[in-house]
Amino acid sequence: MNIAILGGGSWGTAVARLLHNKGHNVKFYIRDKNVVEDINTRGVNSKFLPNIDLGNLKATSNIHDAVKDTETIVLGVPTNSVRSVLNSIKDDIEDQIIVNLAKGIEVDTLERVSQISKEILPKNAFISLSGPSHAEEVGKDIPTLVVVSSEDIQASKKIQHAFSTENFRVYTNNDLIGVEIGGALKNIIALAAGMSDGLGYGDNTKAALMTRGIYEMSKLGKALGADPYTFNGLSGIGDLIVTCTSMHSRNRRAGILMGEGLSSEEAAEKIGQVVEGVKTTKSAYELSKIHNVSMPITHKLYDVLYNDVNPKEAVSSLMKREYKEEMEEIFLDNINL
Ligand SMILES: NC(=O)c1ccc[n+]([C@@H]2O[C@H](COP(=O)([O-])OP(=O)(O)OC[C@H]3O[C@@H](n4cnc5c(N)ncnc54)[C@H](O)[C@@H]3O)[C@@H](O)[C@H]2O)c1
Ligand SMILES: O=P(O)(O)OC[C@H](O)CO
Repeated sequence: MNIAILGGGSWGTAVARLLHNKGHNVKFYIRDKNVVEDINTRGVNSKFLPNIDLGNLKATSNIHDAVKDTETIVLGVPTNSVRSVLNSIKDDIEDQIIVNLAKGIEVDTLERVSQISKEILPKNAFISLSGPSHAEEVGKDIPTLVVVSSEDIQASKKIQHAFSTENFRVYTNNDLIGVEIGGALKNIIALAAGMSDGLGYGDNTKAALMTRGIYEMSKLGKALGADPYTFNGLSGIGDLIVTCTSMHSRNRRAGILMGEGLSSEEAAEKIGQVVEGVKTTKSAYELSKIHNVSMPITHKLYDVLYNDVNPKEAVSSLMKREYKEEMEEIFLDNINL
């Protein structure tokens, strides 16, 4: 298959390597010319995926050349760059399948990436690829399971077969909203879990954040039209576990730095890569207000990120909330198990 990958950060690079090694004809667009040169002359992306041999994979800084004569276009840029990238290639597009790797909710519009794609490229099939998949491990061919989702089931199956390898197993799931929301919201909880680690709290605290976090994620997902059961899967609890516990996670690491006293700007600067959870916290906060969904962890994290509330105070005020039942009846009544 002729496949364009747009975006040469860590995940775009790991996926480009995977597809290239599988034998696809990969056209790899990277905006930063130094990274293009690094890959083309030294076979490595030292800035975003160091110590991973990319073999004879080649990159280009010309996005139009990359997209030309392809059947599939993979979006490897952060969520809030997707709109500008799609607009820049709109006139080059034919009937390619669009595969999105980004996990977030656009902060200015509160749209999922599938909604952005539908606005700009209404005729192209859209796939979301999500699940527990750190680039650093996929780059070493460590066994990994992910899920693809689309309104176009045939397109999902095509991408499942095209992307699967003996170390990268791709499932399909027809709940596009659930898969997108799961991938986006787990970054919020990972930031909070990292903050808990940075504050010196323990495993109990993190388990609590993850458990109550997946509940919040499922509630907002359901309000947006997702099947709550999707949050039991790879793009829900699976991605939540890996992101809250792995030191590969940029969101968790940024949270640790904030728990240790850095501001979100200082933490993001130190990480040097996209920390999707910062903007997604704002998006989810706004969506929860629109849909009247109680999301205490998200709201407290929003206060830390945007209202200068101290992380320790945020945890303390979560602990002092009114006593409650574990599950809201409205959620249990409607859950589709
Ligand atoms: N890193 C991972 O392990 C991983 C795994 C799964 C999903 N994701 C998701 O993939 C997305 C990308 O993550 P990443 O870790 O690769 O990020 P990154 O920070 O490593 O890289 C982002 C890349 O996008 C480029 N970019 C940004 N805006 C651009 C634009 N307008 N035009 C062209 N290039 C642009 C940057 O220059 C950079 O090369 C995020 O949404 C992330 O949540 C990451
Ligand atoms: O490094 P993070 O926190 O952006 O997480 C990367 C992936 O989403 C993990 O599946």
